[in-house]
Amino acid sequence: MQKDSKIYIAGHRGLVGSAILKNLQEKGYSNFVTRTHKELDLTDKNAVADFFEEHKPEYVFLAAAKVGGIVANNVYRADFIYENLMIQNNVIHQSYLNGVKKLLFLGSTCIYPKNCPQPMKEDYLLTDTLEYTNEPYAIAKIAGIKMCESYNIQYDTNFISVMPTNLYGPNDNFDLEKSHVLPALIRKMHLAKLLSESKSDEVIKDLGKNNIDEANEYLKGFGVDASSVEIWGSGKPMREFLWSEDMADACVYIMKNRDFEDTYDKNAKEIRNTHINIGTGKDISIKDLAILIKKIVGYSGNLVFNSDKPDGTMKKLTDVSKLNSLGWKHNVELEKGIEKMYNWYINRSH
Ligand SMILES: NC(=O)C1=CN([C@@H]2O[C@H](COP(=O)(O)OP(=O)(O)OC[C@H]3O[C@@H](n4cnc5c(N)ncnc54)[C@H](OP(=O)(O)O)[C@@H]3O)[C@@H](O)[C@H]2O)C=CC1
Ligand SMILES: C[C@H]1O[C@H](OP(=O)(O)OP(=O)(O)OC[C@H]2O[C@@H](n3cnc4c(=O)[nH]c(N)nc43)[C@H](O)[C@@H]2O)[C@@H](O)[C@@H](O)C1=O
Repeated sequence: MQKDSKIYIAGHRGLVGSAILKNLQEKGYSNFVTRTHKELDLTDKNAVADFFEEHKPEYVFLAAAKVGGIVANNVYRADFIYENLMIQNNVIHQSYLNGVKKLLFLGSTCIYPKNCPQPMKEDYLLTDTLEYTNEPYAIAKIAGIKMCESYNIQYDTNFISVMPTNLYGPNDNFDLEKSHVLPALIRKMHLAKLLSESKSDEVIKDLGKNNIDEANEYLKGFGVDASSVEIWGSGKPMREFLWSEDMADACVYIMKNRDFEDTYDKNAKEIRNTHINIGTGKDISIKDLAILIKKIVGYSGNLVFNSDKPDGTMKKLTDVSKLNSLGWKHNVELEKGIEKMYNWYINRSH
């Protein structure tokens, strides 16, 4: 990838896409093609075909997807499978038709079985049943891996799939219903702290409500008040978290330095499981995560566990030995990352 190569970042305003764009800009790349969802709906086959025909990108980062936390995945099951399959089918197929030199597809570690041996190696894909809450999303992601692999084998393309663990960072989704755990807990504890300090104006502004009664009513629905914050599930599930800017760095590293042929054993009879896990190789329980966020936010109330909400997979720790052997390792540790994220959240423009 040259400094003036034409690079398309699909999903450039999202958590990962925005971090990839920033990482590339910092490294001196300047020839980008970007489109918001409103400007180009990637589920629209004809619009995507026209876009590739007109712009002919050389490199593609596929970071656009329908994304959400455990409840969003479980509730909007049809949207998660349909939109993700459509987006990736269109972008991967048009990348092939238009001679894209290299494409990076972003999947997720939820592709692995619910009760997968730990840590999860790339070879454990399709060895058992998936976790129910995100099965439709995971099946779309598995299709994306197989699509990249199959195009490479049949058409000699250079499409690489990376499977990140749970990510967090600037431009994350903080919606209390649809977000992932880390941004949700930061926001819930921040708002509870503001309530306990009687900073009603700041609570109203954060939530975009008309008055404090409306804000309190809304927060009640999420188990948040001045003295307590609800944590979904039992607090026992283990999760691994990677700072989004580390994730972006891994994506750029692989795009620059690695090819499809680096992702599998040349002596193997069958080419499969060519995707690469991206993570830290370290995990933490949701309860301990909540305690850590509580300390960083400076919230002093109670944590209340709601077992009516799903736990999801109990453990999904990535084996990152393939990634490490390809020459990349994470940089930002969890506590530092949460501090950076909280700082970003309180200083963001509304
Ligand atoms: N966040 C996480 O914890 C994890 C994420 N991943 C994967 O990483 C990738 C990036 O996720 P993340 O950055 O968190 O997601 P975000 O929700 O932050 O961003 C998604 C991006 O996709 C774009 N997009 C969504 N639907 C369409 C569409 N139909 N047409 C065009 N653009 C669309 C959005 O555009 P716009 O901004 O214009 O609305 C947005 O920029 C995804 O593949 C996801 O599955 C994997 C594991 C964990
Ligand atoms: C990245 C990954 O993200 C999703 O899977 P997940 O890891 O289960 O995602 P999550 O971050 O939403 O939850 C992690 C854990 O945390 C608990 N939890 C506590 N309190 C809150 C809370 O307030 N919000 C949320 N969202 N979770 C909470 C929650 O009950 C669960 O036990 C996939 O669907 C799929 O999208 C995917 O690939």
